[in-house]
Amino acid sequence: MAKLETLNFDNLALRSLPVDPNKEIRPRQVSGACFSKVKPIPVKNPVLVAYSGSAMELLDLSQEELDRADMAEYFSGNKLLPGSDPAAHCYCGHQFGYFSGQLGDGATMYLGEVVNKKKERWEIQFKGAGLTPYSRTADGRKVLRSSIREFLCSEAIHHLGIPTTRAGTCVTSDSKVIRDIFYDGRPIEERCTIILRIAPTFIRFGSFEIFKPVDPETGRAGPSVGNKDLLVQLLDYTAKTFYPEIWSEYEADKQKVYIEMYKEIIRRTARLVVEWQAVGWCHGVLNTDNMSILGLTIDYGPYGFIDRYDPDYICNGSDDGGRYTYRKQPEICKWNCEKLAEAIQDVVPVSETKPFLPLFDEEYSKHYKDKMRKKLGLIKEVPEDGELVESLFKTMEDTGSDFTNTFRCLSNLPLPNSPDYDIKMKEVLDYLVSQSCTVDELKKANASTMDPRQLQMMMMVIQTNPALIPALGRRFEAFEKELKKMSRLEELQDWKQEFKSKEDRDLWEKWLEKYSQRLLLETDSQTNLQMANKQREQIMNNNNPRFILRNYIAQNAINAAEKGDYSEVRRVLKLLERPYDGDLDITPTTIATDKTESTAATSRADSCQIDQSYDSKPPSWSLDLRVT
Ligand SMILES: Nc1ncnc2c1ncn2[C@@H]1O[C@H](COP(=O)(O)OP(=O)(O)OP(=O)(O)O)[C@@H](O)[C@H]1O
Repeated sequence: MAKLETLNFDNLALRSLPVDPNKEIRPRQVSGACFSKVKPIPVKNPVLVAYSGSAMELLDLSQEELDRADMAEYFSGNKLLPGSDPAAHCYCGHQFGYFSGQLGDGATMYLGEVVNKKKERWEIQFKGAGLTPYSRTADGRKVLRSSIREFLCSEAIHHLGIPTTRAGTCVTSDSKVIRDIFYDGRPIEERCTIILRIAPTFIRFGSFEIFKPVDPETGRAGPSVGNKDLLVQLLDYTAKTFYPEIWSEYEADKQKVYIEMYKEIIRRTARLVVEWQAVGWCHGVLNTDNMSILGLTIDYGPYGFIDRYDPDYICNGSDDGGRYTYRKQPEICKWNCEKLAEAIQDVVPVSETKPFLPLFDEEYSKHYKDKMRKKLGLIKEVPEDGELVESLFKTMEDTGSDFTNTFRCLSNLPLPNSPDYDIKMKEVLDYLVSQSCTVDELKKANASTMDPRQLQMMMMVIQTNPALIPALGRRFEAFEKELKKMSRLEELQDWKQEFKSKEDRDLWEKWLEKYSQRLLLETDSQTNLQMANKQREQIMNNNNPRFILRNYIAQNAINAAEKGDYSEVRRVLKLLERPYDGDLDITPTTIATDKTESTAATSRADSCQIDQSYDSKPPSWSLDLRVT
């Protein structure tokens, strides 16, 4: 096992790719280089909020090492890990559909690559350690709440079995920054916090966009446009290091290497989105600078797990146009793959890469069907399964059901003809109806979020001068959404809860009947029902998490941490490490109660058992989360 002083660093990326000769930290364009050397800026009184043992194990660090008193010194950047060589990476990006030019690691920095005893290479990175040449007008710092959100969710996504960058440590400090003001105008001071991220590499689609020619819409170009040699260098490094099988098979024909690598990136990206869709997770900022070249989930900002199922769910408060809704994630990721092809066109013409874009849909569809069958416990393949899945989502949407609990509860249903089938069917139906959204909750969810003056102004524009609509762009889309919500709210005014519950029951009954018919196809006269039920339950429970990082759970942990109590962060992390364990209790006593935030936060703070209060419906459908 390694010690903090003897981590086995081997900084291949810095040796292989050009480093900016200019040592200045001031914001500037960096041309002809992939990295700029930087230094973490020390913070006052660093303290460890939490670490992820399983992530730190990747670096060969033992428990004993992780309990050292000076951990926070090393993982705040106050003390430099021997062998590390901090540098910020230069990249560009399409943000919300438009090319932004140079972005780069403005708040993150590469520390180096640790090769562990299994010979795995792990890049480690700080997020929030201070200024770099890419910080533009910002300060390179991150605060406690956004760091806890990233720390917890990186690990949550990993333990769900979804490819992701990892989070090793979260260290906060007495150094302060201001991100917001109180209503009376006083500044809100927040603690500078640093997380350690771990991944094979943090190279993104945006890393290749430094070669992008002038964008006709924004007039911006990548800082290394036209530098074909550097593009080849970056492509070769990426292929050789991260796609070694492709590299060794086609090395003699470089064009072939690049095309095969591009195809594999498309396939990995498509599979990644399926995994997100399958657990109801929204990324929130699917810009090209947040798309990993390895198909990993990267950058946990305003992400969200869906509670009440809504395909148009937007988790990012600044996404007025709804570009990154749950429903749109696949098409946006495909669009991002297209942008990657455009970025490398100086070396691989678009005419040679674009024909492979349909691979995205093929891979997506194949993997999605496979995943959904597992989630529903369907072992045989039947063409109508697609329709069964669609009708489930429609029922979830119409009843306003909780994404996670709906899927998890279905494993309680045994195969038809099992002795307890009728009893279980009734339990599942009752559960599904009781966890569907209430009329009051729907009203709350459809309440206006738009400033009334802006709403009035939009109304006027549309009535008096419709020709202006195209110029309003994203603002008009937001306005249209608001109108939809307003008309839904009107519909809901006279809706009685008894009526909704009855309608929900009808809808669920209909779907469950369809599901039962389909389950019949899983059995024949030879089937050992007991064994088949066991297998079905196992497959379903391994694919439908019981415990996910709902916004309010993260928020509880943040609230406690902001008061100096880190125990809830640590407890939630433990729960997230085993998201598929335990039984979802669907008996009426546990489902009727809608637990409040405080009961959820204070109960059994040191236990690693899944807290029943976290099984129930979340107390709030939408929390207003500020993320910086
Ligand atoms: N506090 C900050 N100081 C300086 N630059 C920042 C800060 N926050 C974000 N940026 C920069 O703004 C751009 C977009 O931010 P985004 O939130 O996508 O990245 P990030 O979360 O900081 O990093 P990553 O994508 O690596 O997780 C990036 O270039 C990022 O480095």
